Amino acid sequence: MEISELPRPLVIAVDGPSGSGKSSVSREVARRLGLEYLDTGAMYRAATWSVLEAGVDLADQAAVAQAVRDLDLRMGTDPAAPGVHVGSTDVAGPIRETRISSQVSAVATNLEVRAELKRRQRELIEGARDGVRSGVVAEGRDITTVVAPDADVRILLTASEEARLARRARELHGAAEAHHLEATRDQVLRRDRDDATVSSFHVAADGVLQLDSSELDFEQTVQAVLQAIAATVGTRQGDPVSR
Ligand SMILES: Nc1ncnc2c1ncn2[C@@H]1O[C@H](COP(=O)(O)OP(=O)(O)OP(=O)(O)O)[C@@H](O)[C@H]1O
Ligand SMILES: Nc1ccn([C@H]2C[C@H](O)[C@@H](COP(=O)(O)O)O2)c(=O)n1
Repeated sequence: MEISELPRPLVIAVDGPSGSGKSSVSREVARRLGLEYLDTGAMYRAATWSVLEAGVDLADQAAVAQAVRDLDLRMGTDPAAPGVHVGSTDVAGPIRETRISSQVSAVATNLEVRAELKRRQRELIEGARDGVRSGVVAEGRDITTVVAPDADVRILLTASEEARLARRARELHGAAEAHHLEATRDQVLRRDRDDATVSSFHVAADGVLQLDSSELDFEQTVQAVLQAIAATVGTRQGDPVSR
């Protein structure tokens, strides 16, 4: 089945550990398929930014959860410009700062926060399914397992720790020498350990396709995801997958 022939609506769920490439690859796949794009990690980052701005103690789980329930969060789902706003503030840049990356897991492991953001994520996914683009690529840690287990295609995108550290180091520091890797270790490997206490994103659940991008470059990874989507949907439609 040709990529351009994929039936709609189409919901694609992509999970994976930090630095596996799920955000950048999912966004490019959404762009090429003409689908919406939902970065659920950005929602947790925006929640963390807002709670810190409000001076809420992250250890006060009840206060954090109430602040997130009250959160005025607007997610842009256009893969060409996926904005993130808290109230009238554009937080797309601030939520990527190391201070957020180093504290987001404290918010993301709050189960009441997860319940609230899962509810919003499901609303956004259903809205995209019924929207003009008739579908979405939603990525994060628990999309294939909790948020959208009935997605048309579910993919776990993984990569070796070495590859993930190097990618994040190049992204943040422009190089992947030993001291760059060491500076990145906390926000990649420690964060994964914390995040894995509330989500499973290292081993594919039943029905989830696992793709390892360790030896693939960015374009090869995008192509692998597109082919997996075509193969999955084509199989369901009974059509052979065209190369
Ligand atoms: N297959 C690949 N080969 C080389 N670089 C890649 C590959 N996939 C993604 N990248 C790059 O690695 C960096 C991290 O990618 P990305 O932010 O998409 O990862 P992520 O899994 O979403 O991480 P996090 O969950 O921490 O946000 C980016 O600079 C991206 O361009
Ligand atoms: N569905 C999700 C998405 C993200 N998180 C947590 C895990 C990360 O530490 C943090 C930021 O995500 P990223 O921008 O790195 O993809 O949010 C989660 O628990 N569930």
